[in-house]
Amino acid sequence: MSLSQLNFQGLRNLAPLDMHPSRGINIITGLNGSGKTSLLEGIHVLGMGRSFRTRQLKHAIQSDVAHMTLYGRLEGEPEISIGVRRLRAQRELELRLRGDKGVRLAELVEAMPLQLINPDAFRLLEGSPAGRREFLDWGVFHVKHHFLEAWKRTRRAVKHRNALLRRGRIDPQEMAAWEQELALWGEVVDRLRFEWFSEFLPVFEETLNVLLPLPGLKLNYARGWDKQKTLADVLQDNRVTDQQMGFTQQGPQRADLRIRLNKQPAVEVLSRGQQKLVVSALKLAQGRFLERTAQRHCIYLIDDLPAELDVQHQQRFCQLLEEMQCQAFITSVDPAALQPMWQSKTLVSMFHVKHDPQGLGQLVQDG
Ligand SMILES: Nc1ncnc2c1ncn2[C@@H]1O[C@H](COP(=O)(O)OP(=O)(O)OP(=O)(O)O)[C@@H](O)[C@H]1O
Repeated sequence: MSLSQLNFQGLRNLAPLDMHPSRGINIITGLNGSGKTSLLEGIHVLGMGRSFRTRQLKHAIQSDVAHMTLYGRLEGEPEISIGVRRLRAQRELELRLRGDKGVRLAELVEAMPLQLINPDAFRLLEGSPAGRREFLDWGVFHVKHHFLEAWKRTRRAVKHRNALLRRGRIDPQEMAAWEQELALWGEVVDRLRFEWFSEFLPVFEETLNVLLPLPGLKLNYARGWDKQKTLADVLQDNRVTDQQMGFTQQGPQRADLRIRLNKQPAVEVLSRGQQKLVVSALKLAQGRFLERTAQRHCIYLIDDLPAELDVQHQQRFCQLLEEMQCQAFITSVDPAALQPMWQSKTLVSMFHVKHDPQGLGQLVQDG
């Protein structure tokens, strides 16, 4: 899976962009503020329907233009075209996949598996469980085909149960119906997550071992409710306290990945660089696992790779990326830093972003 063409218009400070990336490594250099991250952001919006920099996509639309239009072409038999448009005056994204309008976001995500590694990546360890759940569910979604449906039904049942909990008087029949739905689909979500996790874990351990051997590091899946009980029992037992709190305290909506080093939370004991390597191992392992189980390659967006990594660890990171033979877009302020990292057989294309006379960032291919 790789992008053979990108066309962006109206994205942040970038001049209209027409890029023909290589199937391998694409290095994008440029001065601070030139627009390198914006390019990655555009690919992210194309594949995920949202930015990694802002919750409000209107901020990514170039000042004083009316819309942002992003287009990408994915190589394959048949080739897949993806288009995303966001008008300043309109909240919704217009999506197109293979020329069809009215596609769902999940179809976009399915068509173009993406992983992002950026300077904020360590937040996966220290941030809220929601980020780790998103990481977990990305993996399950791409490999277990019933997952999306099960997760949607679970989410809907949680929403309805929470609404009932907040009502003064609960109708027992209505509550029982939503609890039954939640217990049924929540157990399915848990089973799929658990199966995925059990298969993913050795791939993560193998990846971490290459990047940064940390024998005491343990990754665990926590399903979000008492291990000894069924979800149906938990919902029934907790009904009174859930009502006092006004929400469902336990269930698959509270699942997490716990990362510990010698029984302590990894975030408390690892250096910033080590945290970044652990997160990189998690993200590289996602791609390796997807490749092994679904024979699909994911596209990596790597913003500012050298930050906080020493040369030896940068080399190991690049070696893993090369072995996966996936497409990657890597930004750096230093054109010389990433050049010596690759074997001669790897396809490497160099680009830089320079300011044009209008002060916009223009992408130029080097060599
Ligand atoms: N909506 C917008 N319209 C026009 N310009 C914008 C908009 N939003 C941000 N910018 C500008 O676009 C540039 C975006 O820079 P970007 O973060 O992509 O650069 P970068 O090359 O990754 O920089 P760094 O190396 O510092 O991380 C900044 O100069 C910023 O001021």
